[in-house]
Order: sequence, then C-alpha cells, then structure tokens
Amino acid sequence: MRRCLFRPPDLRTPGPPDLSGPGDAAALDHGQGAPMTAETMAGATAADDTDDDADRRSVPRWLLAQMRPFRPYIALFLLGSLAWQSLTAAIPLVTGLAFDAVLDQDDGSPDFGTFHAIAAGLFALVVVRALGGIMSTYSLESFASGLERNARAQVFASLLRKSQGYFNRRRVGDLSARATGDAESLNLMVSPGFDLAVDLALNILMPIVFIALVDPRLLVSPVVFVLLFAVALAEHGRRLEPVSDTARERFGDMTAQASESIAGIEVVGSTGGADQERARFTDLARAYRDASVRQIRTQALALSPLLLTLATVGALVHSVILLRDDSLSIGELVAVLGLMGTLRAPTQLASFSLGLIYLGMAGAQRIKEVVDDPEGEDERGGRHTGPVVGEVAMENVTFGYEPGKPVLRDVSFRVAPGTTVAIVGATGSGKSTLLHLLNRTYIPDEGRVLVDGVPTTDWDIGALRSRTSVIEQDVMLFSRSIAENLSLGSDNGTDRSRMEDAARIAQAHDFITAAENGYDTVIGERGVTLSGGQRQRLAIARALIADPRILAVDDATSAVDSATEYEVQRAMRQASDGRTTFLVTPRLSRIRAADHILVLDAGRIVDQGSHEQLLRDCSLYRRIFAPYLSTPAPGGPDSAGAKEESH
Ligand SMILES: Nc1ncnc2c1ncn2[C@@H]1O[C@H](COP(=O)(O)OP(=O)(O)OP(=O)(O)O)[C@@H](O)[C@H]1O
Repeated sequence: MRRCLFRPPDLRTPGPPDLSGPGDAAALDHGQGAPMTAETMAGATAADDTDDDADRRSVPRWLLAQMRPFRPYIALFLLGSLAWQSLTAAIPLVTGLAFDAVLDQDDGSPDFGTFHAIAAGLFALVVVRALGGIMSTYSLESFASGLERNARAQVFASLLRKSQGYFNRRRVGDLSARATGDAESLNLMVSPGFDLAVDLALNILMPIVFIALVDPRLLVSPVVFVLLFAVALAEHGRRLEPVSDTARERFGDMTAQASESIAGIEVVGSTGGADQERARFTDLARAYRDASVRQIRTQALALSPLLLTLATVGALVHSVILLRDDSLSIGELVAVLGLMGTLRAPTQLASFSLGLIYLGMAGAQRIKEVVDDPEGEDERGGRHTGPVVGEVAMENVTFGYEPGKPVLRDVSFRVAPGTTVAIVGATGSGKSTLLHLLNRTYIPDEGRVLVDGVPTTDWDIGALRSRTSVIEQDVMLFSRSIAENLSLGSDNGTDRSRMEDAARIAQAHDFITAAENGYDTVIGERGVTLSGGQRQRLAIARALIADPRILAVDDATSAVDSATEYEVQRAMRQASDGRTTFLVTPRLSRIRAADHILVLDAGRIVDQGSHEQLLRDCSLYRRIFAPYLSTPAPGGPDSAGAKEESH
C-alpha cells in the first residue's frame, strides 16, 4: 500500500471540533442548513412510520447527504488514487518492456538505448505517482476529519435543541458516545475504510485493463476471480452488518455506565457501591470486547485471499501454456504475474475495509437517530416576543412525565406581576414540577401556562427564557471560571460591573473576591471546589444577571449550616424584590411573607391564598405548619418539611 493511514482507534485522541476554515464552515452549514435539514427531517418522519429495516436503508442516503459538501475533496482523492493505481499497474508493464529490450531482441544483442529511455520513463512515472499519492492522502484526510467533525457538531447542536423530556428518557453517556465514538467511526470509515475500498476497486480494474492490453485471452482467471470475489464480499458484508451494529451499541452501553458512575461518584462512594459499580462496568466492558472480537472474527473469515491465490495459479498456468505456444513473451509473462500480484494487498485488506465501513454505517445509524429524531425538538415554540412583564397564570394544567401518570392535575391560578408566590405541599406533590412548566422546560399535556396572557407555547423560547430564571435545587456549575458561569446564557453577562452587582445582591461577591483569582477563578476539575451554600449563591447571582421578570426558586437550604442558610435566605429575599417570584422553600418565614400561597396535594391545588387565609380555611395548610405555630392544629405535623427560620 502506498500510505499507512490507519491509526488504531484506541490510540487516537479526538480533538474538539474545529469549526474554522471557509470550506469546512460551508460544509458544516450544509450539514445543518435548511435544505438538508428539511430533507433529513422528512426522511426521519418517514422512517418513524416504517420499520427498522427501512430506517437502516435510509442511512446510506443520510451519509451521502453528509458527504455532499466534501465533493471537491472526494474528486481530488479519486483523481490522486486513479493516478497512483494506474501508474502502479503501468510499472510492471513498463518493467516488462525493459526486460524485452535487454533479453528478447531478434538479433540477440540488448537494446540499451531503448532500455535507458524506459528507465527514464519509469522514473517519471514514480514521481507522478508520488504526487498523486500525496494529493489523494491530503484530500482523504480532510474529507474524513471534516465528516467526523460535522457529525459531532450536528449531534451536539441537535442535543441542545432537545427538550428536557428527551433527556429524561435517555442515558447521557450513550448520547455522548454518539458525539464521540460514533462520530469517530465515520472518520475511520473514510480513512482508511473508503481508501482501501477505492484501492481495491482500482487495483482490480487496472490489472484487468493492462492484462487485456497484454493478451485478452489472459483475462479468464482475473475475471472469474472478480466475479467470485464480488459474491464472497457481498456474503461477508451480510454477516458483518449485525455484528458491527452490536459493537457500536455495546460501546454506547459501556460509555453510559461509565459516565453515570462518575457523575454519581459521591453516592457510589458514600453508599459503598464501588465494587458493585466496578462489576457492572466490567460486565459491560466485557460485552463490548466480545462484540468487537466477534466483529473482527467475522472480518477475518473472508475468503478473498484464498480466491486470489487460486486465480494467480490459474493465470500462471495459462501464461506458461501461451509462452510454450510462442503467443506470449517472457516480459509479458513477468508483467501479467506482476499485475496479478498488485491484487494481493487490497484483497487481503478488503474485509478489513468492509469492517470499517460497516462500523461507520452502524455509527451513522446511531448519529442519525439523534440528529434526525424530531422527538424532543422544542418545536412547539411560537414567535411571540416582547418584554416580559410578569403576569403568570395556569389554566387547568395537567402534566405527567410519563403518559397516563399525571403529576399535576387541573392546576389553575393567576398572579399579578411582582407577586411572590410560595408553593407548599408534601414531598412529591409536584412543587418542582410546577416551577418547570413556567419557562417551558416541559409543556403541559392539557391546559395552558400563560405569561402576560400569552401561552408559553406561543412565546419565542429565547424571549421567554431570557427573562425567566429558574434556580434549581441542584446547582449545576461548569468547570469554567466563575465569571463564565455567571454569564451563562446572558447577554448582560460580559459586563463585569453588572456581574459584581448581581453577586453582591446574591451575597456571593465577598467569597468570590476572596478566591485567588476572583471572578476568574476556575471551578471544579481544575480549580476550586465550592460549598453548597456558595454554589446556591452563585446560582442566584447567575439568575439575577439576566434581570428576570419571573424568578422560580427551588430552595433546598436545609443542606447547609445555619450561618450559610441565613446568607442564602438574605440573597433570596433581595433577588425576589420587584419580580414575580415562585418559591419552593422549607422556610416558614419566607412562606408566611409570600403574597400568595398555593397548597398542593398529590398534584392538585387544594387551596390558595394568603398565610392568614389558609391558616383559617385550609386544614392541610394548618397541619403542615402546626409544629411551628403557637397553637397546634389538629392532625399533627406534615411531611412538607417546613421549618421555622433560625435567624
Ligand atoms: N424527571 C422526572 N421524570 C419522571 N418523574 C419525575 C421527574 N421529576 C419528578 N418526577 C416525579 O414527579 C412527582 C413530583 O415530583 P416533584 O419533584 O415535582 O415533587 P416535589 O413536590 O417538588 O417534591 P420534593 O418536595 O421532594 O422536592 C414525583 O412522583 C417524582 O417522582
């Protein structure tokens, strides 16, 4: 082979997608642009209506669409390969002429003049062949890495568009395996997979053309070989397809398990579940290894090398017969055997090439499942934009994470802008779920959520979310600088003074500036770790930078010490000032101070009103707060976890 392009997959370190470069940017645009998306989306919708086989058949079409932007690279690659292969096939022929010039002259004396001319020609052939090789290698590598990068970028972009419900139903590790390992399998499919396949095709075509030039009668052996080879290869591919699919799926399972264990490492450690996790991972790693070994074993069982040996013996016998009849010269015999020899390397590598192509197809299938899957696309978003004032209402809202299992039932309320609304209820009654409907993290199954009188499904998602902030129970911070974490998703985030103002309100400025690099301190992996209270205050600051009109706070301060809790509560109070605030909190003082309180019981609003009203009229509310009130109410304490403030 002219190049050694294959790098074992496990030795390669895929870098981050490089989106630079004009040609590549165009390619990426094409990969995600309207015409192709429409086409592929249409394909996906059709595929949903048909069976798995139909979906599998559409994978080559999807792949072709992905390859279309790389047509110039493909053309250069084919041209370079053609130059390489035709000149490689010509060399034995020219060498044969050199033999004839020296050995096979009628007068018995060698013709050195012709010999030197042929030698010079050979040198020129070798130089041109080398240039062809360089051109094809460069084009192929650009094509392969561009395809991988585009696929990766498409998976990532597509995941960012999916709704929360989509992720609830899938394993994060499996999804990231699609953006990494499966995208890489596309690269390997092209280089060296396609490269070897093109070599194979040209290496079969060229010798046949040149053998026909020597003597058409000698075509018998190679043509019979080609026909049998094609049949053997088709059968081989049929066996490779399912094992390749399984290998990619096992890779996804293994990655999903690894990422879940690492994400939950705290729980794994604290529950002593490390051995269990290790055993589970070992099982999945073994399943992946077994699937890969099965794939390679299937690859190795190709018949083509045996067929080639038989064909070469056939060509030799045939040539010797023709030589005896004086129909063939020694030089022609040398040329024919040389041409048959050029078939060896690609024939041996045919099953390897096919294996990579099938692995790439399996990877493409898994990538396509994400990219073309309309499920979870947040497409019910409308076009309504405009400033959010902050009036919020729910009208007969019913919602469940799974069909037929409603978590919220027939929820209705309406609050004016600037109202602070506390939501109380037993654990699991749907308090956090209600918050998630406000910024359309989820969409109700029935009924409507209205912001300023407009259903959230009619709002432009960006316009709605830019002025609606949710502070989650579990604060997610990225391993980036504090400043980058604070400015996440906010147009105002780059303004340092605004950021500092928000951090002051959130009671976070002091501990941020006390860190070695202040706002540029990197959190997590490579930087400092933060306490639960500090993380919460950063989340509050992050929410405030966006200057939201609607603030939803899922407050779980019970996990922090009382001094920190005091800081967090102070921050929460200031944050809600002048904003429509929805508050899920265990702090009685915060609930009592709310303008409006919703009492949830098993997903239904059983009562709503002010603290005094509810104490008077709502028995559930009284039961919840009985332990903290001077006059105990009948029924005893409830599990809502409300507690009196310590400061
Ligand atoms: N992502 C999810 N997928 C499926 N079910 C969920 C999901 N999140 C919550 N649930 C279920 O919905 C129900 C309500 O959960 P939710 O978190 O809204 O209750 P909550 O009142 O906020 O509880 P807590 O006070 O314990 O935080 C629970 O039965 C819960 O198991």
